[in-house]
Amino acid sequence: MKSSDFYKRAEMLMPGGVSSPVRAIKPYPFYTVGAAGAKLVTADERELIDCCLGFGPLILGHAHPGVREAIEKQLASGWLYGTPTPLELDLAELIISDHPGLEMIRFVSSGSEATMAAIRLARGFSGKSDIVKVEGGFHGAHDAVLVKAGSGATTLGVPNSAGVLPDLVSHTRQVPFNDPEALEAMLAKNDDIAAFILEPVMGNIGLILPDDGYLAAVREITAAHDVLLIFDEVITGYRVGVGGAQVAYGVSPDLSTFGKIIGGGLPIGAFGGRRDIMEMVAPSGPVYQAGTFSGNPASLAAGLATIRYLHMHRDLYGAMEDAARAIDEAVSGRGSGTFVRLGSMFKYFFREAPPRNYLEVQECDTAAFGRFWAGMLSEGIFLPPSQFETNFLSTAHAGREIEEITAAYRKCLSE
Ligand SMILES: N[C@H](C=O)CCC(=O)O
Repeated sequence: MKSSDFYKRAEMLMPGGVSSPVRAIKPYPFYTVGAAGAKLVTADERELIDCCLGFGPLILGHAHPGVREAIEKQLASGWLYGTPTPLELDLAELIISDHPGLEMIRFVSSGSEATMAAIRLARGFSGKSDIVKVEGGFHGAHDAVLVKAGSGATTLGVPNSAGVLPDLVSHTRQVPFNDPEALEAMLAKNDDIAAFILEPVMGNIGLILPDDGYLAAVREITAAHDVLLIFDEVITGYRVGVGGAQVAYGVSPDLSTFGKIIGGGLPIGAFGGRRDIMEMVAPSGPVYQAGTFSGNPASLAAGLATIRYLHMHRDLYGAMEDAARAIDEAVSGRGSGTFVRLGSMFKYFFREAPPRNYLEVQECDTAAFGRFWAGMLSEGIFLPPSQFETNFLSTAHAGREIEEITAAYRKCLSE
């Protein structure tokens, strides 16, 4: 069976034929039947270099032997207990020790769950109702944050989802990224704001870097107004380095959310932060949060193996950054757009200058992106299928893969 045959079946079974909207590649998505290292194998017997990497979690590449061994070892002892496990202590200690300012953590099953709980916690702790998010920021698919949401929501033209009650989202306010004055003005005129939530590096709307001093300014402004600062590090956690963006930029939030890499490619999420805030979470406190699969042993084992490996091979961050720089240099001067990168994250925008916020990223030529993306796929490179997602490299992307990616970029941008 080929991808087109699978898709015919899928269309009848699932909305848009997919399990998550951003996968709905036109005219039909390719179906993956296997993966190893930097490559995916499709049902159409193609090998593709993967720069999507499950939308970020697979920093060590597909089927990494150390991670696989850890998962297999865990599976042999069972994969769901409904009780605490020693594994969660090991992962909690590791994540806490890597993030100054993080004193307690709670594991959940996805990044969406993590941000949903962090927002509820901020409201419960502060007794205030509203939250502020960044326009185009994506914090998962729950009601409070599906307004001007990036990722698939913007890609598919539904940044404000139907079905989300206007009453509820009237408590979600928005400011542009990289605009500390707008945040200051927002917090100055509203005294009912519990938290400001943002991705310190925007990774769900392409890749938008914080201006110099922006995150420090945000820290200062939120503290001055007694508003909690939540860093959504679901993408950046262990991606921009051990300790994520908060260590890279030297700014400590009150609460952080994690997902993706901390589960080594299996479903996971976590939120954590200051002890006095976290102690408000049930059963220590009155903010309820729960989940059958929270702290799933297989995910914890995969996450631990991944993070321990990254600890032992910190030089790999430099190697991935060098690889992204090589692509950047090769692309330079080709096409009319602009290349943005940070560590192992990179993006080519079909816009002359790097976008600094949601408004600017929407000026990109998405039709040109679509042609470019299809060209890259025919060259054997799988990029996330949206101008509004970030590309990733893994430690498995070696010289040969980088050469192929660069050659494909050069060709497709020239065309
Ligand atoms: N950008 C999203 C998550 O980070 C992409 C994943 C999805 O929507 O399926």
